[in-house]
Amino acid sequence: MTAALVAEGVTKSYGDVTALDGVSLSVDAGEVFGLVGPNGAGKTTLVRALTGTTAVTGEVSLLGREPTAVDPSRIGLLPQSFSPAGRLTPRELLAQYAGRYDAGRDPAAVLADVGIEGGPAEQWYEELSGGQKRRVCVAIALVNDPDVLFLDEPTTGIDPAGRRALWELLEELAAGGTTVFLTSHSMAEVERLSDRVGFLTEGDLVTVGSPRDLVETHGGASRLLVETDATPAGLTETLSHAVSTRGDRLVVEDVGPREIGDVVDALDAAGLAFESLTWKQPDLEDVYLELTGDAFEGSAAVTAASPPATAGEDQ
Ligand SMILES: Nc1ncnc2c1ncn2[C@@H]1O[C@H](COP(=O)(O)OP(=O)(O)OP(=O)(O)O)[C@@H](O)[C@H]1O
Repeated sequence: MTAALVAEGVTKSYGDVTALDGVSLSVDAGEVFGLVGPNGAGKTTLVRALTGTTAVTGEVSLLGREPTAVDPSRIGLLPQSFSPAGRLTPRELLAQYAGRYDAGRDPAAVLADVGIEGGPAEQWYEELSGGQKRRVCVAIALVNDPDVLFLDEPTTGIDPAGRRALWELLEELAAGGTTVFLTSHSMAEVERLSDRVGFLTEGDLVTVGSPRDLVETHGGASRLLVETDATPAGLTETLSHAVSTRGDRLVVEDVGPREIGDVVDALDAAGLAFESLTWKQPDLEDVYLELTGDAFEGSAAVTAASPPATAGEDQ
């Protein structure tokens, strides 16, 4: 598989702040790579490094060349902060951006792809809603039908239906061979779209893997979340699972689907009144919380009970 993107030992500092600390990664042509990490982790800086829009130390190769030497018509970039001219309509903006390329796409078709049609396509950009503006920005990044598409938090502000429509559009592009480098704070988005996900914390790419492998390795076991105002005193005698608190919820750890009834019985036996129960299989959000060290923030172990009687079942 040919690499579309390669970074080796990429480092970037702003004064005393090390935004990137020797990041190395390779993204295959046609791959969708999701980059996640806390605010200030260095995600935008890495996008800028990979697109040649900020100077870094280390090596960066985009489509086999230095980023600044790549034909711009092959690259699509949606920066995190992007404000096109406010007093142009989406249709005019798209025509303007398409005009920069020999073979730009039909502006109306690209706008339709991101759900901007009819009235909003003819309104000044500055008069659009936040989500509509973001859709137009995505369209601008797509207008040259790029081989490699960088999307820095593309769906921020876009409503749930629009977000799903955009996911489908990105899936179509990926199926057609477009390489996508995506940053997002939505773990659902990253989990759904990405072939591989990289976790960046404090400028350090700590882990890279497929969502499935990451969840298996770092996601922990299935758990039961119990919404309750009551204190969990007394559970120790009745429950053979570890219990912790997370915010205003109790977390009963390592509960397989066939154990849920037993746990509920144990909660009843302990006289614990609860508002709701949610059984949760581990997902990328759990991986995120684990890898960024936030998994147990605000939580405390309540019991360290003996292992569940049916440990290993249904995990
Ligand atoms: N132009 C700049 N001048 C000074 N410091 C900067 C600049 N750009 C970024 N930084 C710093 O570099 C670090 C990484 O910032 P970056 O924007 O890459 O993080 P991020 O992971 O994209 O964050 P977020 O999730 O909030 O968008 C931060 O500490 C930030 O303050």
